[in-house]
Amino acid sequence: MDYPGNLFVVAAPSGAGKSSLVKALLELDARVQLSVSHTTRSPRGQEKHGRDYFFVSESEFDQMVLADAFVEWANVHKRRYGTSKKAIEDRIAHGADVILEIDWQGALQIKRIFTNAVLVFILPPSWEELRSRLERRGEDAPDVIEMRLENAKMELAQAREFDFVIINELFERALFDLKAIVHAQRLKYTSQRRARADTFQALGI
Ligand SMILES: Nc1ncnc2c1ncn2[C@@H]1O[C@H](COP(=O)(O)OP(=O)(O)OP(=O)(O)O)[C@@H](O)[C@H]1O
Ligand SMILES: Nc1nc2c(ncn2[C@@H]2O[C@H](COP(=O)(O)O)[C@@H](O)[C@H]2O)c(=O)[nH]1
Repeated sequence: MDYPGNLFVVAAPSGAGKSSLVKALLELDARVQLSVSHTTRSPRGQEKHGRDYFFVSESEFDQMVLADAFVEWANVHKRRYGTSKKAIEDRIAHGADVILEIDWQGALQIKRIFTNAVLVFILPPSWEELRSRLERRGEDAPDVIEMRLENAKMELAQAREFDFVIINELFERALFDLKAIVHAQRLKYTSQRRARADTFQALGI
């Protein structure tokens, strides 16, 4: 499907820094809007319903699945997470650029539907740093941190399926790379659409 807006998908193992990078990008670039996901997990820290996630019960999530309200959803770290059609379709149809912070399973589902979507995978510089970021963040219980690190092994193996891989060692460097990917995609599609409109006009179609 082709829409006037661009779709960016950022995935990473828990703690690699994708939320921090996406938040910084949103502060710098008013044309990018965040897709807010639904999840069955509980809020942590300062998270707010409707801003960070729509926190829903298992039965509410089931109802949304039955109503075909999700463009993708997946089981991640023993909870369910999904992107509603409402979170993205109207916005990209009206020319907004939308960014999704989701796991690799959701990213690959999105690519199958929106073939122009740009998939970005964020890598931590090392296993030690990944663990220490999760511990320093201090928002997950120790057993949850262990499960997320265990799951990260399989998640990292998916990085090769993505269009771009960014190593988040120095935060500013990683943010620069993410901004460059967004700008490059805009340039590519703007010029493609212009060329297509010119050709349609020249051919009188
Ligand atoms: N380049 C970096 N150097 C050092 N610390 C970082 C860097 N990037 C992010 N962090 C810190 O690492 C922790 C994890 O980052 P963040 O919450 O953004 O990860 P995440 O990938 O979104 O994780 P999750 O999937 O669990 O939400 C945060 O405390 C954040 O401030
Ligand atoms: N497939 C989807 N994955 C999602 C979505 N929203 C978030 N996520 C991913 O889940 C894990 C855990 O997130 P956390 O906030 O509990 O730390 C992480 O990899 C997110 O990217 C979604 O809508 N679909």
